[in-house]
Amino acid sequence: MLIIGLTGGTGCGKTTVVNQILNELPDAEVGIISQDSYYSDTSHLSYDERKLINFDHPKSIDFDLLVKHLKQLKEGKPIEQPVYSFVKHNRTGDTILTHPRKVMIVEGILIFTHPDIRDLFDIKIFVHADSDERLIRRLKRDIAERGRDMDEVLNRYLTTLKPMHQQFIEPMKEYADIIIPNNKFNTVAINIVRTIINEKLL
Ligand SMILES: Nc1ncnc2c1ncn2[C@@H]1O[C@H](COP(=O)(O)OP(=O)(O)O)[C@@H](O)[C@H]1O
Ligand SMILES: Nc1ccn([C@@H]2O[C@H](COP(=O)(O)O)[C@@H](O)[C@H]2O)c(=O)n1
Repeated sequence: MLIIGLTGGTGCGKTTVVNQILNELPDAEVGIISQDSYYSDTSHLSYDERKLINFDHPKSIDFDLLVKHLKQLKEGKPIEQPVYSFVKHNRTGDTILTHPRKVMIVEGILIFTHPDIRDLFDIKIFVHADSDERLIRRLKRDIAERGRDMDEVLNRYLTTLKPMHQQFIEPMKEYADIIIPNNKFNTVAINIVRTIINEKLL
């Protein structure tokens, strides 16, 4: 199994890049694990308490479960990937049965901060977009898709997102094998990654 770790700040285009890479690759051969599925279960908190969580700090992630699942997949065993709701700020209680594939892509803002997880990646990719570009994309997306308003996004950006990005995410470029510039759609980089994956699938 080839495990690719793909990180970068919020709004840099991780999900979009993964979908572009998957385009034209056989479904049965490539699987995706999203770090978002591994936000810790916070069912013991009220909605108002959950809203206050710093979701850009590594402590918000259940890394134990993510490590366990990645190891299970490597051993050829399926996992039950939790489903996360950005509207409820919590896991939904549902899971998606995820089978091991020849290539697994793991994507998320904080996945390179955990040394055990970093070690599991055969290829480490950092997607870069400038912070103003990322904030504009995040504003549009969170209002359209994640049940937020402008005040929520801007307040979260200033209080946690920006400082956590500088502290935990930007320094992870040091570990990257490939950095994809993604201020604009980057078809050349997507094709290069797809070629690497295709070689593995031969
Ligand atoms: N290169 C790009 N140029 C313009 N918009 C983009 C680009 N990549 C992604 N987007 C848009 O930005 C938003 C955030 O992208 P997404 O892939 O969800 O980022 P991430 O998963 O890193 O948070 C989405 O609405 C997406 O359509
Ligand atoms: N309940 C939550 C959980 C996370 N976030 C934000 O999501 C961002 C990470 O996801 P991307 O798809 O944007 O990479 C992260 O910056 C968290 O602030 C949230 O808003 N609510």
